[in-house]
Amino acid sequence: MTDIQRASLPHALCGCDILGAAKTSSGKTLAFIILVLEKLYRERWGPEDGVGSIIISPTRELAGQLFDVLKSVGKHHNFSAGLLIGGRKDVDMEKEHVNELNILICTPSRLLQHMDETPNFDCSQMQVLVLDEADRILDSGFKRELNAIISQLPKCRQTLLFSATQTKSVQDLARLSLTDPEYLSVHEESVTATPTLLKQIVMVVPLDQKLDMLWRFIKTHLQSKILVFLSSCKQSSLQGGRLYEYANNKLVFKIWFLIVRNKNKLFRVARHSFGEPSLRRKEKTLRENKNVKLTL
Ligand SMILES: Nc1ncnc2c1ncn2[C@@H]1O[C@H](COP(=O)(O)OP(=O)(O)OP(=O)(O)O)[C@@H](O)[C@H]1O
Repeated sequence: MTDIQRASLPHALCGCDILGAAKTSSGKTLAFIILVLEKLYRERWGPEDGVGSIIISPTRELAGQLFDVLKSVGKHHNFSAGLLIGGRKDVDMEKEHVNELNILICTPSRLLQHMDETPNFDCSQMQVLVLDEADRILDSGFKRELNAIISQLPKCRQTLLFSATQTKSVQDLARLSLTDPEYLSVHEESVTATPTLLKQIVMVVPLDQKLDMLWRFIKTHLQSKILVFLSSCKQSSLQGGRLYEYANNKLVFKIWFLIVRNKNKLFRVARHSFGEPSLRRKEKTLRENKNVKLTL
């Protein structure tokens, strides 16, 4: 077990509310997925019991990854689970079946859409609420959705919050009606929230030389896959296009751009095609790049 799993599972299995903080890639996902499965299993949750747990994730892509873990870890259980995220056209079919699902993994907006629109959508028996990347969900961007969601959930429930940074904001905790929560911060002494094996280098470069420097860096790391983070879509199109010209003119190698927008949306943009790609394409891009060596 990882540190966060060892620290959180005993408390969580006893029914405590948890505020868990641990570095990225420290095994938080498995910590709450195991708890959800175990809790519902102990309660002998069955198909007729409806929604037993809701796991909220700030983005569609992260929700999709959680769903994959749930499918893999929970394959020997009989629970039904659904991925409720925006960007899909089958919302009417979702509405027909959502009440039959035991575990929902969702983004805040899609969950709220079901709460508002799906006839007889019933979470009144829900046992466990999980907020993954809780710091982002508690952020003001999701305030309206989260308040509306919480107001429709049963007060008597177990609530688990997991993120890379700990929240102790009284306001946040009051909004979620946590009961005497356990604060678990397994990497409190760490200087950064990223894994120690991740090598991080900063280069301070005059503005007018930044693109040349990036280009030289790319050329000297041809064996690596490289993610380039830029501040906005506009910047991504501009600088990405310029780099693409460099690559094309010199015919050095094939280049694609992975552009992160709003810090949480990852998608690939081909030259001359800077429109928003479909969710399926974004998911495919993420899957394709899951296990490659990346240079950031
Ligand atoms: N107990 C374990 N033993 C071995 N590997 C594990 C264990 N728990 C999780 N892992 C693996 O560690 C990797 C990172 O786990 P996970 O994605 O759950 O981390 P995380 O803390 O949720 O990351 P993030 O902050 O990015 O959401 C995954 O590949 C997962 O399969």
